[in-house]
Amino acid sequence: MEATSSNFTLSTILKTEDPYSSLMLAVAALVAIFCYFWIQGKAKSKNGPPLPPGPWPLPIVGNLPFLNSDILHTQFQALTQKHGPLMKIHLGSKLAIVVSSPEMAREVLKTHDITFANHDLPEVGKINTYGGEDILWSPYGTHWRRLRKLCVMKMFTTPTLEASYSTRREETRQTVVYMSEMARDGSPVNLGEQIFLSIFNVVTRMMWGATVEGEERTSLGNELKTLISDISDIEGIQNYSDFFPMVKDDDEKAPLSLTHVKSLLMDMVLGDSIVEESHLPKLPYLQAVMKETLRLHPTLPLLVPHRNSETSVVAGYTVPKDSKIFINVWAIHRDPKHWDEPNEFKPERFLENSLDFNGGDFKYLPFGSGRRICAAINMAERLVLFNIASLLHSFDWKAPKGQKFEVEEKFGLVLKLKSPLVAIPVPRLSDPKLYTA
Ligand code: HEM
Repeated sequence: MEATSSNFTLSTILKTEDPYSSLMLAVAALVAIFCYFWIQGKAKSKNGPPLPPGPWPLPIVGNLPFLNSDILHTQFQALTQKHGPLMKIHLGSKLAIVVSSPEMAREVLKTHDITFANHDLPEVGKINTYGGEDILWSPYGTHWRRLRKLCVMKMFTTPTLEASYSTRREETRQTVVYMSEMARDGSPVNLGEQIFLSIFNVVTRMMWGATVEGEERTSLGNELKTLISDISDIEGIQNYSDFFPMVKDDDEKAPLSLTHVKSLLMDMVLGDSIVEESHLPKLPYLQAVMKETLRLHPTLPLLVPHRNSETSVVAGYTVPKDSKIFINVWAIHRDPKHWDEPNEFKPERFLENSLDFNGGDFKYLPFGSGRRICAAINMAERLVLFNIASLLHSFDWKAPKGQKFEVEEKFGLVLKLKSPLVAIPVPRLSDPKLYTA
């Protein structure tokens, strides 16, 4: 009986044509919604400053229905224009804070560094990493410190990296050999896939080396020996300055044009050698290209989301304990207050400034900053530059017929190209021996 009577009451109200009842219903609904958010807001900023501003959430689902996971970084950037560089977003019941300026990033990653030093472990992370026991997902504390020390003091130190050069060299040579086989038939190559494979092989080989304690020294020693002998072999080939006087002498008998000299030098300097990692410091423009690429397209556009271990006040706003913190590096890297022509690809800007990958300047954070900064910056830099330098030196690249190169992005924890980079390699060195392992 009761159910019938309440159904009757509800349907009667909903169907009523009485304007006063409709108005009352609308007002009651508004009051209920207001109370819901007032109570929620009170609960979260109890005894403290307010929560950061942000878009108005729906009950239960929050802002989730309005977020597009394919373009989250750009969507956050657009919302920031309205709500400011410290913005709250409701992901269902979870509160997220989006940080979008160098000043706010400094507050979170430097001023309050220990509080914000956890990574926010998603459920899938727990499954993939035996419950979040790995370095990436371990909470800030003793276990994480132990793992981090292993990385920073053992695996990725300059001497270890120098010692394992032959591994990187072998893998890069394998990649060049593979590309030259593809070039023979004019076949296109998925560059992202191949570079990933090469880097993956290097990393796994290095990891294995680093865990075999007893044999580690011997194997690393052997590698170093190979490295030194490789370098001296190459230096023998590369001593191009010896050729300069000869050109001068010949000049008097049969004049050589500047183009002849240049092409001869190209053959001597570039054509008859391969790229070695020791050449990388002499390629400042390539370094600038890497920096500019990571500015416009940072690999982790929102870093790995952080989580604060206690409630704190940032820039006058309360950030409740266990919020998910997105540092929108993608937006920071395109902030017109800090970058001229921020959307233009201009590697030259990095020849003129002294920005590096170490996260000391909060307008440029491709590897993060502070305690959770990437543990392998040195190695990542070497791997990327060595691969790119080798592939550019060994081949010209052309687009498959009817295709264009595009840089449109697809958002994920790791930013990807929407369409893979596929290109046809065309060998550019005259000596076929330079395409062997
Ligand atoms: C261009 C290549 C790379 C970029 C741009 C990059 C960038 C990053 C970023 C942004 C973070 C998170 C920082 C934060 O959340 O605050 C990170 C963490 C990390 N990266 Fe890299 N990374 C690269 C390559 C590598 C490689 C090759 C390795 C190792 C083989 C590596 C190992 C790590 C580790 C272990 C962490 C977690 C550190 C921690 O939680 O304490 N990264 N990286």
